[in-house]
Amino acid sequence: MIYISEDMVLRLITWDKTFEAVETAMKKYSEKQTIQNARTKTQIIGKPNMLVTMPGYLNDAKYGALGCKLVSFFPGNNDLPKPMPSVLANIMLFDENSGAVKAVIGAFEITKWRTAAASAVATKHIYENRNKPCNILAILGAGQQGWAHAECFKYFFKFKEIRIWNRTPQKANQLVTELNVKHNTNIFTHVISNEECVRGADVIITVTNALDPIIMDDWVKSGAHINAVGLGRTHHSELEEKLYYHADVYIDHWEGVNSELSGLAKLIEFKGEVGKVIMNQITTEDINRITVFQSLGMAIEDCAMSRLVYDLYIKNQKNV
Ligand SMILES: NC(=O)C1=CN([C@@H]2O[C@H](COP(=O)(O)OP(=O)(O)OC[C@H]3O[C@@H](n4cnc5c(N)ncnc54)[C@H](O)[C@@H]3O)[C@@H](O)[C@H]2O)C=CC1
Ligand SMILES: O=C(O)C1=NCCCC1
Repeated sequence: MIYISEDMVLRLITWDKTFEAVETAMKKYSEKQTIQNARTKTQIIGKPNMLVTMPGYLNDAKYGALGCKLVSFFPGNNDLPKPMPSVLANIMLFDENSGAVKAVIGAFEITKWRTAAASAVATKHIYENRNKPCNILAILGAGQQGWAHAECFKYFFKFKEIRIWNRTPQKANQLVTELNVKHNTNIFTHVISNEECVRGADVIITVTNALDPIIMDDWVKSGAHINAVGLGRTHHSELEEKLYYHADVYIDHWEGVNSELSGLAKLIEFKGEVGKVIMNQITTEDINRITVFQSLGMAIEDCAMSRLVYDLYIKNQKNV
């Protein structure tokens, strides 16, 4: 059994490899080549903090894996005197033939990268491939996922302006400065209000722990695409409910919908899973219709990433 540290993971993965792994997982899901149980949540009494288990199996020559991610989701960490990330994780990768543990892999970075890549895959297939404009990107939330989505969307798309908003303005300002310096650009801008961030944006990403809506229906321009990623009171807390009534809402997996989006499922009919969009089986015809990718996060994305990381690690060791 080997341990692959967070530092090592960061040395091995790239945005292109992550995108391919996640896109494959989404497609394989719709081809029924995956097994994925709803995740379990063990919540600490009297607190929002919980331990989450995410087991999955993906059948694929390149990215196939049997694994289980253990995640602690401690939204209270944001409000500690010294704030900490709210999502921490490790993955156990198993041998498909013997059931033995092949590797334990640090998955803090994997969770950031694969979640941002899932939003990018959804945006490409639901939105960009229909020749829709990519001028202004709005990111609400400047935590770990805010950073990952900013980097990932800068890498895969050609936005002219990437606006970042955060509940605590200093955090957004710091991220914007850091990204502009790193990329020697001024496309990243810090906006003080969530309304200002969203109005006029072509693509919108929500990555906060907000318990109540941070996006109101009438702020969103017609035809815009939203990746709703954060988990607050529920997985659909970040958007005003009204918005869902006249949008086409795509999901990643039905097991997650049944257990974590049952409230929303009573109000709307989901359009279908992103894997089916990748395979051209479903689409949004009306160019003016708002589209939403309601991202829950899938265990099979973590399986694909753990196989990617494991194979790259072994290849690297052989070359040393
Ligand atoms: N769909 C998916 O696949 C995944 C979703 N997530 C979710 O994405 C969200 C962000 O995760 P991280 O960036 O890792 O967390 P983080 O702790 O690094 O950042 C959270 C951000 O939310 C903001 N925030 C907290 N409470 C808020 C409130 N009441 N109103 C507005 N903003 C608030 C904080 O200022 C912070 O910038 C979490 O809810 C997490 O559960 C995380 C991983 C995967
Ligand atoms: O998909 C994941 O990984 C997570 N999703 C929401 C909560 C934290 C981890």
